[in-house]
Amino acid sequence: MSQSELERTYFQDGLHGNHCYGCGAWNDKGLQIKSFWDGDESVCIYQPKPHHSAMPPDVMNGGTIAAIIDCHGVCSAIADAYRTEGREVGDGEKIWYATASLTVNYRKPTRIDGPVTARARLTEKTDKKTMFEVDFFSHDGVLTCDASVLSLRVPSEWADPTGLFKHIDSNS
Ligand SMILES: CCCCCCCCCCCCCC(=O)SCCNC(=O)CCNC(=O)[C@H](O)C(C)(C)COP(=O)(O)OP(=O)(O)OC[C@H]1O[C@@H](n2cnc3c(N)ncnc32)[C@H](O)[C@@H]1OP(=O)(O)O
Repeated sequence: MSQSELERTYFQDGLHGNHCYGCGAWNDKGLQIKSFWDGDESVCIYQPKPHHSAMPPDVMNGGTIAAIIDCHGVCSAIADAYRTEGREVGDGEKIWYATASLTVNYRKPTRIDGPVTARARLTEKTDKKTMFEVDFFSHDGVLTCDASVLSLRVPSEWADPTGLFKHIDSNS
Protein backbone atom coordinates (compact mmCIF):
# COMPACT_ATOMS: atom_id res chain seq x y z
CA MET A 1 0.00 0.00 0.00
CA SER A 2 1.20 3.46 -0.84
CA GLN A 3 1.60 6.09 1.89
CA SER A 4 0.58 9.70 1.20
CA GLU A 5 3.34 12.28 1.61
CA LEU A 6 1.90 13.43 4.95
CA GLU A 7 1.73 9.88 6.36
CA ARG A 8 5.29 8.91 5.42
CA THR A 9 7.77 7.89 8.07
CA TYR A 10 11.29 8.44 6.80
CA PHE A 11 13.95 5.91 7.86
CA GLN A 12 16.63 8.59 8.27
CA ASP A 13 14.61 10.56 10.85
CA GLY A 14 15.00 7.63 13.26
CA LEU A 15 18.80 7.43 12.86
CA HIS A 16 19.54 10.07 15.49
CA GLY A 17 22.90 11.78 15.25
CA ASN A 18 23.71 10.32 11.81
CA HIS A 19 26.17 12.68 10.05
CA CYS A 20 26.59 10.56 6.91
CA TYR A 21 27.13 12.73 3.81
CA GLY A 22 24.33 11.02 1.87
CA CYS A 23 21.71 10.10 4.46
CA GLY A 24 22.57 11.94 7.67
CA ALA A 25 19.66 14.13 8.73
CA TRP A 26 22.16 15.80 11.08
CA ASN A 27 24.62 16.75 8.29
CA ASP A 28 23.69 20.26 7.12
CA LYS A 29 26.07 20.04 4.17
CA GLY A 30 25.02 16.55 3.09
CA LEU A 31 22.36 15.35 0.65
CA GLN A 32 19.93 14.49 3.49
CA ILE A 33 18.06 11.90 1.41
CA LYS A 34 14.77 10.53 2.75
CA SER A 35 13.58 6.96 2.27
CA PHE A 36 10.24 5.33 3.00
CA TRP A 37 8.41 2.05 2.46
CA ASP A 38 6.00 1.66 -0.42
CA GLY A 39 4.72 -1.86 0.21
CA ASP A 40 7.66 -4.22 -0.18
CA GLU A 41 9.77 -1.62 -1.94
CA SER A 42 11.64 1.28 -0.41
CA VAL A 43 11.59 4.60 -2.21
CA CYS A 44 13.77 7.71 -2.16
CA ILE A 45 12.76 10.85 -4.05
CA TYR A 46 15.45 13.51 -4.32
CA GLN A 47 15.53 16.91 -5.99
CA PRO A 48 19.04 17.45 -7.36
CA LYS A 49 20.56 20.92 -7.19
CA PRO A 50 22.33 22.62 -10.12
CA HIS A 51 25.74 21.92 -8.53
CA HIS A 52 24.99 18.15 -8.68
CA SER A 53 25.61 18.26 -12.43
CA ALA A 54 28.04 16.34 -14.62
CA MET A 55 29.92 18.32 -17.30
CA PRO A 56 26.68 18.99 -19.23
CA PRO A 57 24.73 21.23 -16.83
CA ASP A 58 21.44 19.40 -17.46
CA VAL A 59 22.85 15.92 -16.64
CA MET A 60 23.19 14.60 -13.09
CA ASN A 61 26.64 13.69 -11.77
CA GLY A 62 27.30 9.95 -11.49
CA GLY A 63 28.97 10.13 -8.08
CA THR A 64 25.98 11.93 -6.61
CA ILE A 65 23.69 9.30 -8.12
CA ALA A 66 25.88 6.60 -6.55
CA ALA A 67 25.76 8.33 -3.15
CA ILE A 68 21.95 8.43 -3.26
CA ILE A 69 21.71 4.78 -4.29
CA ASP A 70 24.32 3.70 -1.72
CA CYS A 71 22.68 5.46 1.21
CA HIS A 72 19.16 4.49 0.13
CA GLY A 73 20.30 0.85 -0.04
CA VAL A 74 22.02 0.86 3.35
CA CYS A 75 19.17 2.71 5.06
CA SER A 76 16.75 0.20 3.50
CA ALA A 77 18.81 -2.65 5.00
CA ILE A 78 18.64 -0.94 8.40
CA ALA A 79 14.89 -0.29 8.09
CA ASP A 80 14.31 -3.88 6.98
CA ALA A 81 16.17 -5.19 10.04
CA TYR A 82 14.02 -3.09 12.36
CA ARG A 83 10.85 -4.10 10.50
CA THR A 84 11.77 -7.78 10.80
CA GLU A 85 11.96 -7.30 14.59
CA GLY A 86 8.64 -5.39 14.60
CA ARG A 87 10.26 -2.11 15.66
CA GLU A 88 10.26 1.42 14.31
CA VAL A 89 13.65 2.59 12.97
CA GLY A 90 15.73 3.84 15.92
CA ASP A 91 13.58 2.28 18.67
CA GLY A 92 15.35 0.16 21.28
CA GLU A 93 18.72 -1.44 20.65
CA LYS A 94 20.35 0.26 17.66
CA ILE A 95 21.01 -1.53 14.39
CA TRP A 96 23.73 -0.33 11.99
CA TYR A 97 24.76 -1.46 8.53
CA ALA A 98 27.57 -0.23 6.24
CA THR A 99 28.18 -0.63 2.51
CA ALA A 100 30.25 -3.69 1.61
CA SER A 101 29.69 -3.47 -2.14
CA LEU A 102 28.03 -1.05 -4.54
CA THR A 103 27.51 -1.64 -8.27
CA VAL A 104 25.89 1.01 -10.46
CA ASN A 105 25.16 0.60 -14.17
CA TYR A 106 24.60 3.97 -15.83
CA ARG A 107 22.27 3.15 -18.73
CA LYS A 108 21.15 6.62 -19.79
CA PRO A 109 21.91 10.25 -18.80
CA THR A 110 19.77 11.44 -15.87
CA ARG A 111 17.97 14.79 -16.22
CA ILE A 112 18.78 17.17 -13.38
CA ASP A 113 15.75 19.47 -13.79
CA GLY A 114 13.33 17.50 -11.59
CA PRO A 115 13.17 14.96 -8.76
CA VAL A 116 14.88 11.61 -9.25
CA THR A 117 13.49 8.40 -7.72
CA ALA A 118 15.33 5.34 -6.40
CA ARG A 119 13.23 2.18 -5.90
CA ALA A 120 14.81 -0.70 -4.01
CA ARG A 121 13.76 -4.30 -3.44
CA LEU A 122 15.26 -6.87 -1.13
CA THR A 123 16.83 -9.76 -3.04
CA GLU A 124 19.06 -11.56 -0.51
CA LYS A 125 19.29 -11.66 3.25
CA THR A 126 21.19 -13.47 5.99
CA ASP A 127 21.76 -12.47 9.63
CA LYS A 128 24.67 -10.20 8.59
CA LYS A 129 24.20 -9.47 4.88
CA THR A 130 21.40 -7.69 3.04
CA MET A 131 21.25 -7.09 -0.70
CA PHE A 132 18.94 -4.54 -2.31
CA GLU A 133 18.56 -4.11 -6.06
CA VAL A 134 17.86 -0.50 -6.96
CA ASP A 135 16.25 1.08 -10.02
CA PHE A 136 16.91 4.78 -10.53
CA PHE A 137 14.57 6.99 -12.57
CA SER A 138 14.75 10.55 -13.87
CA HIS A 139 11.71 12.78 -13.33
CA ASP A 140 10.29 11.91 -16.76
CA GLY A 141 10.11 8.23 -15.74
CA VAL A 142 13.16 7.00 -17.67
CA LEU A 143 15.11 4.18 -16.00
CA THR A 144 18.60 5.67 -16.14
CA CYS A 145 20.53 3.35 -13.78
CA ASP A 146 20.23 -0.04 -12.15
CA ALA A 147 22.30 -0.96 -9.16
CA SER A 148 22.91 -3.37 -6.33
CA VAL A 149 23.88 -2.51 -2.77
CA LEU A 150 25.27 -5.13 -0.40
CA SER A 151 25.08 -3.97 3.23
CA LEU A 152 26.80 -5.67 6.15
CA ARG A 153 25.67 -5.43 9.76
CA VAL A 154 28.31 -3.59 11.77
CA PRO A 155 28.87 -3.09 15.52
CA SER A 156 27.72 -0.06 17.49
CA GLU A 157 31.22 1.47 17.34
CA TRP A 158 30.22 2.71 13.87
CA ALA A 159 27.77 5.06 15.61
CA ASP A 160 30.33 6.50 18.04
CA PRO A 161 30.05 10.27 17.47
CA THR A 162 33.77 10.66 18.28
CA GLY A 163 34.88 8.24 15.54
CA LEU A 164 35.44 4.62 14.54
CA PHE A 165 39.19 4.24 14.07
CA LYS A 166 40.13 4.35 17.72
CA HIS A 167 38.04 1.17 18.19
CA ILE A 168 39.72 -0.51 15.22
CA ASP A 169 43.18 0.59 16.42
CA SER A 170 42.53 -0.70 19.93
CA ASN A 171 41.38 -4.07 18.56
CA SER A 172 44.35 -4.64 16.28
C1 LIG B 1 25.33 8.43 15.86
C2 LIG B 1 24.62 7.85 14.80
C3 LIG B 1 25.49 7.35 13.60
C4 LIG B 1 24.76 6.60 12.54
C5 LIG B 1 25.64 5.82 11.59
C6 LIG B 1 24.84 4.88 10.76
C7 LIG B 1 24.44 5.43 9.49
C8 LIG B 1 23.99 4.38 8.55
C9 LIG B 1 23.91 4.79 7.18
C10 LIG B 1 25.24 4.81 6.50
C11 LIG B 1 25.04 4.73 5.03
C12 LIG B 1 26.27 5.02 4.25
C13 LIG B 1 27.04 3.80 3.99
C14 LIG B 1 28.49 4.10 3.98
O1 LIG B 1 28.99 4.97 3.33
S1 LIG B 1 29.43 3.10 4.98
C15 LIG B 1 31.09 3.57 4.52
C16 LIG B 1 31.61 2.74 3.37
N1 LIG B 1 31.79 1.38 3.77
C17 LIG B 1 32.86 1.00 4.49
O2 LIG B 1 33.71 1.79 4.86
C18 LIG B 1 32.93 -0.46 4.82
C19 LIG B 1 34.37 -0.93 4.94
N2 LIG B 1 34.38 -2.39 5.05
C20 LIG B 1 34.28 -2.99 6.26
O3 LIG B 1 34.29 -2.35 7.30
C21 LIG B 1 34.13 -4.48 6.24
O4 LIG B 1 34.70 -5.02 5.09
C22 LIG B 1 32.62 -4.92 6.32
C23 LIG B 1 31.99 -4.44 7.65
C24 LIG B 1 31.80 -4.38 5.15
C25 LIG B 1 32.54 -6.43 6.25
O5 LIG B 1 33.21 -6.92 7.37
P1 LIG B 1 33.99 -8.26 7.28
O6 LIG B 1 34.91 -8.17 6.10
O7 LIG B 1 34.56 -8.51 8.63
O8 LIG B 1 32.83 -9.26 6.93
P2 LIG B 1 32.84 -10.77 7.27
O9 LIG B 1 34.19 -11.34 7.04
O10 LIG B 1 32.21 -10.95 8.62
O11 LIG B 1 31.88 -11.34 6.13
C26 LIG B 1 30.53 -11.45 6.32
C27 LIG B 1 29.93 -11.87 5.00
O12 LIG B 1 29.93 -10.76 4.09
C28 LIG B 1 30.65 -11.10 2.89
N3 LIG B 1 31.32 -9.90 2.41
C29 LIG B 1 32.06 -9.03 3.14
N4 LIG B 1 32.48 -8.02 2.36
C30 LIG B 1 32.01 -8.28 1.12
C31 LIG B 1 32.11 -7.61 -0.12
N5 LIG B 1 32.77 -6.45 -0.25
N6 LIG B 1 31.47 -8.12 -1.19
C32 LIG B 1 30.78 -9.27 -1.10
N7 LIG B 1 30.65 -9.95 0.06
C33 LIG B 1 31.26 -9.46 1.15
C34 LIG B 1 31.60 -12.19 3.30
O13 LIG B 1 31.99 -12.97 2.19
C35 LIG B 1 30.72 -12.97 4.28
O14 LIG B 1 29.78 -13.73 3.55
P3 LIG B 1 29.28 -15.14 4.13
O15 LIG B 1 30.51 -15.99 4.22
O16 LIG B 1 28.66 -14.86 5.48
O17 LIG B 1 28.27 -15.62 3.10
